[in-house]
Amino acid sequence: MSRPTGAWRHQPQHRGRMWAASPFFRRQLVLLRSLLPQSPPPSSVAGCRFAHLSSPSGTSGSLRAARAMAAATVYEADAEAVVRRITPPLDRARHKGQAGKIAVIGGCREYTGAPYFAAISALKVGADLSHVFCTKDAATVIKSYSPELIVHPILEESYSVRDDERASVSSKILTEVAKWMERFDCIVVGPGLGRDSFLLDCVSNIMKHARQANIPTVVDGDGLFLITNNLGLVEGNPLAILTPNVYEYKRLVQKVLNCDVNEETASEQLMELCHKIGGVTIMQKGKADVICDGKTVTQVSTFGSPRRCGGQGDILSGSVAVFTSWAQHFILSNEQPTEKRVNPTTLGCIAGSLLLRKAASLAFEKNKRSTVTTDIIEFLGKSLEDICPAEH
Ligand SMILES: NC(=O)C1=CN([C@@H]2O[C@H](COP(=O)(O)OP(=O)(O)OC[C@H]3O[C@@H](n4cnc5c(N)ncnc54)[C@H](O)[C@@H]3O)[C@@H](O)[C@H]2O)[C@@H](O)CC1
Ligand SMILES: Nc1ncnc2c1ncn2[C@@H]1O[C@H](COP(=O)(O)OP(=O)(O)OP(=O)(O)O)[C@@H](O)[C@H]1O
Ligand SMILES: [Mg+2]
Repeated sequence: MSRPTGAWRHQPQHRGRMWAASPFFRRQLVLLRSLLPQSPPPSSVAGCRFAHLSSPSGTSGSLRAARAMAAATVYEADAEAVVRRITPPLDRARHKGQAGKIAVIGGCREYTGAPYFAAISALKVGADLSHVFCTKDAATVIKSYSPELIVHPILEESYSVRDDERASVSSKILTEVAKWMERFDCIVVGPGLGRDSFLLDCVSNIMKHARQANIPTVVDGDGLFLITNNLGLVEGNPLAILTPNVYEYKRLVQKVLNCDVNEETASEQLMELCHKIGGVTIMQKGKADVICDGKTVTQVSTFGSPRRCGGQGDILSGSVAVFTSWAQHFILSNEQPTEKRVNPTTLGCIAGSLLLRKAASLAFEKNKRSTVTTDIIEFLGKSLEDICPAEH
């Protein structure tokens, strides 16, 4: 297996003044290098407007300023190096479950494809077990797509629950999910969840439980609708990963920052959003997937495919879940001092983004205009194999 040549490369097109002497910047470099020792330092870092940025209370002015300046520069991740580094070897001594147990909370009457795409992608990337918690209506359909998935038909929508039963049904749902929660390495909340108010209340309880249990949580699709209207569910949670598409991002910015998306100051705005929500990692999906954890802004811009068929975000959420759990294990087992650790959430986003893009590219090469999401899923395995061969 070839060794990584560096995890983060500097994007030269960014403007501004040098601030490489900043202690915060130096600390960031140490963080990045500690993960991938051969990583060359960025040649320059640009600063720009930051006075308007807010940050969690207690943050000193200089740290706030340094963070804001860091936001001005977007680093292109050496995503292949990240994938190689965090993907665990296929060790014959391992038993079932050690490569990851993922759960997707989603699937209702309208949407059965999205939770399936997310859950099956988690398996195809390399997780050992993939669960789906969905409504009864969706469960049989999802099971029929694949016998590989473990499907729990436990969620309920308002139409199927009488008003006087709500409290007891809600607590039963939480008890049922809680039984499983500790086993999961990461959960994905939202693909195909729908927007029924009772169902979303139940999912809020599940998210609170996951947070107490320190389970990394990818929030996507209707999960983003839920948290945009209830930010407390993710505020200050370093294990929360938000993966908004262009519309979901717009709604988040409007709600949290009370303004519109500004392309001119995109990275500063993303950093500001992270700080306002506090501690979370955000991957803003688009032409490039831009990832911010409140400290650094990195992007993955490897070209994928010109097809924009629905469901690619679902593949991404399932893949990010697996890579985040792998990154967590990688970081913990490499015994780095806490202050030197790079966020597993950031690494998970970088790796998930690259893999989806590679798979989309291969699928498009084969299927051209008829490329659909299932075609892309078929290429997840080859994409990972090309970067990180199973036998080495
Ligand atoms: N096969 C499936 O079952 C799929 C289900 N999906 C699920 O569908 C649900 C809804 O997700 P969507 O991404 O469709 O979200 P939205 O319901 O927010 O958006 C629906 C569509 O409306 C348009 N739109 C939304 N806001 C807009 C705005 N401000 N300006 C202009 N156009 C706007 C966009 O074309 C968008 O794709 C989620 O649960 C998602 O996971 C998707 O993941 C796609 C695949
Ligand atoms: N303009 C673009 N150019 C190239 N790739 C893109 C573009 N927009 C999105 N993508 C790719 O598609 C992935 C999913 O992003 P997208 O915006 O389609 O998510 P989504 O709307 O949540 O998807 P879903 O239909 O699953 O809900 C991104 O991670 C990126 O790889
Ligand atoms: Mg989506």
